[in-house]
Amino acid sequence: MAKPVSIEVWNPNGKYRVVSTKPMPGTRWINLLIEQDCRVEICTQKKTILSVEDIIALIGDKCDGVIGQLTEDWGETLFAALSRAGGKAFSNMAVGYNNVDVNAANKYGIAVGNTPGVLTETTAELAASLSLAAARRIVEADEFMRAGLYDGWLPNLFVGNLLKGQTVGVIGAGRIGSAYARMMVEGFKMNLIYYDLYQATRLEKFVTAYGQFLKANGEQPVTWKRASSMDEVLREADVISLHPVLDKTTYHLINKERLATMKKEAILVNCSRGPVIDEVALVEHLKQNPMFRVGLDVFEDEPYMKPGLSEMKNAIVVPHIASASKWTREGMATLAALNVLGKIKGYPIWGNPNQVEPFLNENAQPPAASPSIVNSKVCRFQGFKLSAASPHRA
Ligand SMILES: NC(=O)c1ccc[n+]([C@@H]2O[C@H](COP(=O)([O-])OP(=O)(O)OC[C@H]3O[C@@H](n4cnc5c(N)ncnc54)[C@H](O)[C@@H]3O)[C@@H](O)[C@H]2O)c1
Ligand SMILES: O=C(O)[C@H](O)CO
Repeated sequence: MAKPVSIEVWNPNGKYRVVSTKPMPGTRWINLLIEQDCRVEICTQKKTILSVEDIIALIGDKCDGVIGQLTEDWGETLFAALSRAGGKAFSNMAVGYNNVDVNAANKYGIAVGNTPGVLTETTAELAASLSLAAARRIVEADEFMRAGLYDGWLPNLFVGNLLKGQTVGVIGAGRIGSAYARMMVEGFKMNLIYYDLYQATRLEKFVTAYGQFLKANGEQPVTWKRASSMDEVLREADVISLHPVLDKTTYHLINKERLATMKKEAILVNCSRGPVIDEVALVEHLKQNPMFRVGLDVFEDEPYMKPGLSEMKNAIVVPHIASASKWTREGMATLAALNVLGKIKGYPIWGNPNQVEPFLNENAQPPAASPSIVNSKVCRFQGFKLSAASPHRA
């Protein structure tokens, strides 16, 4: 069994043992745990992706809760090990939890936490950045400049797409998809078409009100449309950004056939999860359609890219950094730690995981609650909800 070698220990005499599989930004999350009598162990091993065996060794014989990462495979084996060690809670330091087998956690009565809300705007901003970078060919132009190829202004040099007046398509208009849509509509005066299983009422109201404002000021109003199918979005939009959860319904949502229905000069952005796109089909499409551009934060087999992708000039690729702002990453660490702490202490679950701000206020004690537990209906919790549960519409 692989044994992690390097551990940092905080508050060695703490009553509850909480393990974090990675060092996480900031110290507030550590302090909050220590103040509540936790011994905090942080794995500092120089290995980016820990194996199941590594994590079993970290859990050891006695462990009350674990904070883990989206790169880890939290299934039957790990939840059984955590349960044997007396564990009650696991939290991903991520909003997405497709790496977690929630049914296995339910079987062992282990609460599963995630970190919604705190990364909404940060992730949407990266999606907007990729959209802009692809539209205006910023990465290609930067490489050209650094290669010393610029020898003067030319009418045809790196001509790209104007976003104003074009249509932005959003697939998955939840928290992040809606935040991205607002940025593109308000920032670039784009019209919106979106597809989601649910109606994004607040988003629709926002676009309507902004359109009225523009019209009142003598400008062309922006418009919105809720598409009845994803294919409608793919056919009509000039820039399409993917923001659904990854599950069976969204695996390879973008495949060869669907790519073929998109405009030849469309821009596709993915800041959700890599497997939402069939990456092999995408590489082929990029080769056949040089004016089609993509901005990718996530990949089908991270950390790898499918063959050919890195050579494509019409692809911008960044290493899963969409949530990487200091405030957000520190907030994610705090929410993950409080999810685990809340379950250990028997606190209730916060009623509305879309409103996690009270947990993020550095100048006040956080509420005595777990901010976001995804299997709360199944796991038994003591106490009652602090605020009325509300649907997770953005
Ligand atoms: N790249 C990154 O670093 C990064 C950062 C944050 C989140 N994410 C990913 O983004 C996802 C979305 O996060 P969120 O906070 O907006 O979640 P959310 O739950 O608010 O939004 C997801 C939306 O997807 C919709 N959806 C589900 N299945 C669908 C389908 N088949 N077709 C269309 N829409 C569908 C849901 O109805 C929901 O509105 C996360 O699950 C995560 O995987 C990635
Ligand atoms: O799901 C998430 O939270 C991201 O992928 C990492 O921030």
